[in-house]
Amino acid sequence: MHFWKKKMRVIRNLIQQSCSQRNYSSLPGTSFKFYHSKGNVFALCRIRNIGIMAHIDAGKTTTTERMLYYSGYIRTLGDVDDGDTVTDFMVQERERGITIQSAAVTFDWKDYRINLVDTPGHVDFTVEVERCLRVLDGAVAVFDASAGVEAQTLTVWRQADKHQIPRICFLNKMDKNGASFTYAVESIKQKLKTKPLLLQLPIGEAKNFRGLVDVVTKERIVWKSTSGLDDGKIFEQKPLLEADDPSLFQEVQDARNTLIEQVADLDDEFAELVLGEYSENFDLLPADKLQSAIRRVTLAQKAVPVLCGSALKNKGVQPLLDAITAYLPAPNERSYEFLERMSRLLLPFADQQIEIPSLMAGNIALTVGLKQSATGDTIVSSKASAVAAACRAGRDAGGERRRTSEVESLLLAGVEIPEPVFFCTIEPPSMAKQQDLDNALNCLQREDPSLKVKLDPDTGQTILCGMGELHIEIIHDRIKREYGIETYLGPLQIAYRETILNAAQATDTLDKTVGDKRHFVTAELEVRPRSGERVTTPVIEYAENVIELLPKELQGAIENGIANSCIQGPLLGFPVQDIEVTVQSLTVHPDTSHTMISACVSRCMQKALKKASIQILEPLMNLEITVSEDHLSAALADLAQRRGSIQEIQSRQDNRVVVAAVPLAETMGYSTVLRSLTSGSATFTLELASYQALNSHEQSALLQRRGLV
Ligand SMILES: Nc1nc2c(ncn2[C@@H]2O[C@H](COP(=O)(O)OP(=O)(O)OP(=O)(O)O)[C@@H](O)[C@H]2O)c(=O)[nH]1
Repeated sequence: MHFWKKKMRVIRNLIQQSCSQRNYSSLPGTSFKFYHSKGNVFALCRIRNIGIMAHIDAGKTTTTERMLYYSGYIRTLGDVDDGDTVTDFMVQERERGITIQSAAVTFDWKDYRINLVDTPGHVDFTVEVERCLRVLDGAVAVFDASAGVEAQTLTVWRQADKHQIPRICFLNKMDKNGASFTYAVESIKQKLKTKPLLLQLPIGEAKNFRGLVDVVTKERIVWKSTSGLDDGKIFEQKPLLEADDPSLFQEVQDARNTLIEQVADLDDEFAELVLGEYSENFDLLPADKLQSAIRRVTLAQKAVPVLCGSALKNKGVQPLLDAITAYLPAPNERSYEFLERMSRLLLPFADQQIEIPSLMAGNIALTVGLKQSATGDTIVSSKASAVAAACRAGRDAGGERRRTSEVESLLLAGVEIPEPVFFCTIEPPSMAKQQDLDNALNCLQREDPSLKVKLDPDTGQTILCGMGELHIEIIHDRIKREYGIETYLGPLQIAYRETILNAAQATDTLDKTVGDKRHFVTAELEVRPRSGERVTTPVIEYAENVIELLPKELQGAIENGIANSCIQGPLLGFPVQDIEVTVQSLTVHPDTSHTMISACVSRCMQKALKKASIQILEPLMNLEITVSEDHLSAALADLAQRRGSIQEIQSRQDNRVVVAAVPLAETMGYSTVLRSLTSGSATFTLELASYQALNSHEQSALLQRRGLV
C-alpha cells in the first residue's frame, strides 16, 4: 500500500465553483393524509429503517425532533426541556426529560422514506434498545461532542455490533462549552475500536460553531438566521475557496486525502480507481465515486462515517439526513429473506398510528391483538408459511426434521436480557385488585422482558425484579397511570446470589406408594465450588458406574431436580451459582415417575448445599462519574465510604471521569447524594460488572438484618 499512499499526497486545487442556497421548508406532506396518498409505494432501495442511539442526554430526542421539523412533518420545534417533543410522548418521559420507551416515527426526506426509532440512553432501559436494534437496518450514534464516548455508548455500540448494524456517528452539541471535534473523534477511535471516516469538519467550536465543511464535496455549509427566526431551515452551501479561509482550506484538503487513503485501504474497487484514473490528481476524483465507496465500507462495517452539528442550535441536521440516505443500507441490502402477512397493520408516528392495508417487506409497522407474543418473538402467519418462505428463499425443505430446522433458521435473533439486580414486593390496594395487577404486570412484562415478576413461595407476595431504581419507579408509575391501579412497593432490595465454599456429599431416599405404584429412589450427590468463569447453572457430571447403567430418559429428570434446587439457595433463597455436581449413585424402582426422581434429587441437593457452607455474593457495579475538578475530591471521599474501589481517573476536557467499582448495595439513592455534593454538576452511569463475595462481617450483618442469626 505504500506506493499509492505516497501518490495520495499529490494534491491539486481544482474546485468547481458554484453556489447554491437551499431551503428545505417546502417539502411536501404535513399530515397523515400524505401517508394515505403515498401509502408505502417507496421502492425498497429508498427505505431506511434507522435507530438513533447514544448515552443518556447526548441529544437523540432533540436531533429526531429537528429531523421531523426539516422534513416538514411538524410545524413547530419541540424541546426536551419543555417536555413537548414528539417521540418522548410518555408522561414519565416528558416529566423527566428522558427517553424510556423507543418511539417510532415515519417521515420522508427528499425521495426517501425514513422509519426512525429513538431509543433510550439510560442504562436501566438497555433491553429496550436491544429490542429495537434487532429490527433495524442502520443506526445513528449520537455523541455529546464535549464528552466523546461515554459508558452507555459502549453498551449500545456492542449491541449494534452483535446485530451487525452499519452506523453513522453524529457529534452533537458542537455549540457547547468544551466541545471538541478532535477529542470526540479520538475517543471513538480508542474506545469503540473502530475506524472513523471524517466526512465533515466543523467551522468553529463551542460558542463560535457556525457550520461545517463537507470533506467529500469540499463545500462549506453555514446556517443563516432569517428575519430573526433561527430554526436552521436556511443555510448556504458553496464550494470552499482558498481565499475564503486559507488554513481551513488546507485542513479540508488534508482531511479529504486522508479520507481517500482510508477508504482505498478498505475497498479494493476504490483503490483500483484511485490508483488508475486518478493517480495523478486526486482532486479530480468525483464526489459520487468517493461516496459510493464510503457507502460500501459503511455497509460492510469496516468503518464509520463521522458527522457533526448542534441539534439544539439547529445546525447540521439536514446533512445528517442526507448521510442517512447516502450511507446507511436499504432493507434489501440486509439479509431479511422473507415476508409474512399480518391481520391489522398500523404505521407508527410516535403515539399516533394510521391503519394501512398492506406493507412491503423492509418496512417497520405495528400490529395489534396478539395476545401470546412477547418482545423477542418472530411472528409468522403459520408454520407452513414459514416453511414456504424458506423454500422461496431457495432452500431445500426436505423431510419433516429438515423442515423444523428451516423454520428455526428463519427466526430473527432474540433479545439478550440482562439479569435484574433489584427487587421489591408490590401490593395492590385491596385483594379485589390483585387480578387487575396481575394482568397489568403480564402486559408490561411482555413488552419489557427485563422486568421479571415472581411469587414469593413463603409469603405469597408478588415480587418485581428490575434493572435499577429508576426502572422499578417507572413501572410503578405506569401501573398507576396506564392501568389505574395505585400499588404499594416494599423497600427496594438487592438481588444477591449464593454459592458454596466447600465440597460436600449427601444421600436421600424417597419411598412413596401412590395407588398401587411404589415410587422408590435413592440418590447420592457431591457438590463442589467451581472456580474460573462464572456459571449460573450447575455443571453436572455422572460417576462412571452411574452413567453406564443410566437410561437416557432419566437424565432429564435428574438434571431438572438439580436445577430446581439451585433456583432458591438454602441460606436466603437467592439463586445458587458457580457449582459443580457429581451424581455418585442412583437407585430407581422401575415404576418410579420422573417427578419423584426430580423431587428426590432436589431434596438431596438441598442437603448437600447446606453442608457445603453457603457464601452470599453481591452485585458489583461499574460506576463512571463525570465531575468537575472542583467537586472531584468530594465525590472521591464519598466513594470511599461506599466500599468503592477506584480504577482510573481520566481527564475529559474540563471534567474528570472517575471509573470505579462499587457494590450495588452502596448505590441506593446515589443520584440524590451526588447531586447535592456537586451542586448538580456531576453525572454518573452504573452497570452490572460481576458478583463478589461478601466478607464474613458483611454476611453476618445481612443475616442479622433478615433475622436469621
Ligand atoms: N448545548 C446543546 N445542548 C443540547 C443539544 N442537543 C440536545 N441538547 C440538550 O441536552 C439535553 C438532552 O437532550 P435529549 O435530546 O433529551 O437527549 P437524549 O439523548 O434524547 O436523552 P435520553 O433519551 O434521555 O437518553 C437537553 O437538555 C437538550 O436541550 C445541542 O446540540 N447542544
